[in-house]
Amino acid sequence: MDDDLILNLAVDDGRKVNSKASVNKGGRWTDRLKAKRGAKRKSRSDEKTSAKAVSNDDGAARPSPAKKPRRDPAPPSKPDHPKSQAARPQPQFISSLFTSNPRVEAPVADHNHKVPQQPSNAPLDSSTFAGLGLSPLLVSHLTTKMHISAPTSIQKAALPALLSSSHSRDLFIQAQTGSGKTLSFLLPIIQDLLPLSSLSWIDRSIGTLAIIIAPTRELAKQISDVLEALLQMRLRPERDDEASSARMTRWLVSGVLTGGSTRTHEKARLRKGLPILVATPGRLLDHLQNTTSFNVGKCRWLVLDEADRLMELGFEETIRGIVKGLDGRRGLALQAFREGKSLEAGGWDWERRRRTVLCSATIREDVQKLAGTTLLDPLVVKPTESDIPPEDKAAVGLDGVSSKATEKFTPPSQLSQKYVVVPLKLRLVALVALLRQLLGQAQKGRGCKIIVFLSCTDSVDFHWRLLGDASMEEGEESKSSSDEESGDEEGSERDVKSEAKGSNDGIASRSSLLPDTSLFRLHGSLPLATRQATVRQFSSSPKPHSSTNTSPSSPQYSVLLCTSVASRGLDLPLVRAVIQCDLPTEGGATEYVHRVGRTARAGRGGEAWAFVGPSELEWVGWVEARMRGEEGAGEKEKGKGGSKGDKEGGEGKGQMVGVKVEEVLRGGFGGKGREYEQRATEVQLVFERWVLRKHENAELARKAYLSHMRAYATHPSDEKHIFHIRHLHIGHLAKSFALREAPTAVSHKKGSSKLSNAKGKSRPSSNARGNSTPSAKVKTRAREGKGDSSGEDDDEPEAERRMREAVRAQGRLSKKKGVLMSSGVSEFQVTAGNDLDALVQGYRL
Ligand SMILES: Nc1ncnc2c1ncn2[C@@H]1O[C@H](COP(=O)(O)OP(=O)(O)OP(=O)(O)O)[C@@H](O)[C@H]1O
Repeated sequence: MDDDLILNLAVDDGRKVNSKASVNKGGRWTDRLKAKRGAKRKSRSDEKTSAKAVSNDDGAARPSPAKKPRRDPAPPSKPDHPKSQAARPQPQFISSLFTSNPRVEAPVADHNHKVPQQPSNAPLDSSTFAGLGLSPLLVSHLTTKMHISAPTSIQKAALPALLSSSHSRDLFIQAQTGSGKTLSFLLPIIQDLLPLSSLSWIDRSIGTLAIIIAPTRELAKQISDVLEALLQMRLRPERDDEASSARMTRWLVSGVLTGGSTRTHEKARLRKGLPILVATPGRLLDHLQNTTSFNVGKCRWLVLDEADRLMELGFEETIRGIVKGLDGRRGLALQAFREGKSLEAGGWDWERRRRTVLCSATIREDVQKLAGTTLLDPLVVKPTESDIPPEDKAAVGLDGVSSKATEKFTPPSQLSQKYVVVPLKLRLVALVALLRQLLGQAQKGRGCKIIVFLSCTDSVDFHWRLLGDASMEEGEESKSSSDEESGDEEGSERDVKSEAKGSNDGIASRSSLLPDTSLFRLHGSLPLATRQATVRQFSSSPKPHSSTNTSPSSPQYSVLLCTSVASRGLDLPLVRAVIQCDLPTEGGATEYVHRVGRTARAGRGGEAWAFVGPSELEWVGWVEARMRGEEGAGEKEKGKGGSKGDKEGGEGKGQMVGVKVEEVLRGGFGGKGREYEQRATEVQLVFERWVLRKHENAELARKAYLSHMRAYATHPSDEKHIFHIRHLHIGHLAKSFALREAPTAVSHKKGSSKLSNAKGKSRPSSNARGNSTPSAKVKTRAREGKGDSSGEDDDEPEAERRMREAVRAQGRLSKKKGVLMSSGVSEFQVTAGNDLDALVQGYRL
């Protein structure tokens, strides 16, 4: 553990502390915590008193976690904080983090497990780009400018097929995440177009010769960046005679069409000519249908990148429309040529057909369907692990593969996959602990990036605000972007007091719990400019410290909190770990593998962590089996958290290793024995106080909690045996959103978020993309501070009332039938969750 980063949690400096020290505001929070413990040791009677009264603002020693729920008589509210008066909550129950958690079979640490040394997506020593037929110009530019010297396995398999001029079959490229698929199609396109530079009449007005379709704007931008990097190279022949000295890519202008700028602006660029175009499907179809100056009749290449994602996002029809539009325009151009109306000086090979390349990480049924409608007699190219002759390199007809295609989709073999069974109450502190542990292990000066996946946009917003704003400095909040946005005058004062936590531009914030770290967030509800700035800043940061650069304003580490919007295709450099705090609600094992694929790219190492709820343990065996491509995966895995049998010989085949939650907490909070419990409790209390401090904070927490429930309810039916809302202990879940209220109290709260609209017809608000649909956006009441308490009951949405009734009814049911759920033990456990599920989803009972 890096003590500097981990705040010396485990170090006992033996300093004498007294009760005065316990209220000392200076120093590190862990020191103060130790001081408190010292004070406790000194006076047993004081300790007992303080243990009974868990005061939030007296700075007194925090007792060890109690066995019973405690009543907090004095929730924090600073007299100088007018807003806190409005948000002053009723007396709250504070339940201990470490009691009443369900007993689950803890994962057995497998210390013999070793992650394979040989990465599956690394550049191959045994092969060269030149040997695959890449032009010496491109080889030399790749090596000298992009520092890419050897092909990856998929490049080795795809390049010969795509570079060959003897045949022009369409291609289906299937490969692991981070294996270099982008260069697999960009290099052949450039190599194909370069010789056109010798045509005397060539310039960008030739129109669009290659189109690459990407499912999202971020991906389109990313592909365009790689393309730009290739085209900016000095692509000149070695001979330095006059005829060949022109820069060969001068006319090869690339552009992006994603709807980011106005149609008029895009039309103007298309009129000038964009020989290589990267686009999102909707905007491309729009221009094909409406922009007459879009000269695409000579298009030679069409690439569909991330085809599985294109299908998931419902672009099938759009792509059909694009193919039809391209065919139509080609027909018109050919007709014009035959009628002598074409202005080209000649030399164009009209006989040559357009080649289509489809890239996907999986060969799922819907992807095969897309392949069936867009590809003609395709080759399926997959990477090969061993060096076998090119003719045998898994290049087979699509039919040969499709009939046996399973959902097998493996993460890179060098990826270390871990899971932790986290009791719901501990989720928040376990996340903080794991982040601290991973950041603490990062090598100094080398930076470290971590991606955390959460279930929905509201949860991302909540965690981002909470971590950026809550501070271990008692009574203080770090200056966060929320301060800046709300014009909170106290923000600047706090910024001076506290060493730093502040945020800069609304894109990144800082947390006192995660020193030297920038916190980012990404989800589909953020404005495009914010999303782009976030991806840019997260990619470019952290800037490793040099001896001259030790400014606290340039953090070394970065954490990105996001929804599934960041799971596909994004190539964010040097991501050390991916944490799935919430498992994917859509896309199953495939989505899991895409998410973990944000790390361990191009042969680098990486860690993937999954938080598994006590009632979700079966998921481990389920996802492992699917990663192995086993038919009927799941059934035989019931009740397993990854069997021993799986682990033996399962290296690199989607095997996950269990880690105990206690290890995570100890690793993050340090201390001897079970000291981590006290520290975790302290952190949890700080979060809970933050929620109580302002109405906006409480509102964020409730919204996140409710949206999380809705997102959870969207798990598909074939996963319901693992992820069912009835398995959730909703009181414990509330705790993981730093809420002290029981769920029914949440729905009672004035100004609280609602589970569904008044008619009870809203659909789940968050899908796996993490985008809240407008119809299901959590509705809030904005009556706080106006003294309007009238009509609370009249106003109460029916669905909410029904939910309370359902909870009560199921409570009665539970008593009657004596049914006990696997995940819960106390008063808010819902035993037969169909009704609640229906409510959460907005259906009538
Ligand atoms: N031959 C190579 N040698 C070293 N690095 C490479 C090579 N080819 C690609 N890379 C790098 O590997 C990373 C991943 O490449 P790319 O984004 O194309 O992967 P991908 O297969 O499309 O992954 P995903 O399916 O997750 O989108 C990029 O940073 C890229 O620069």
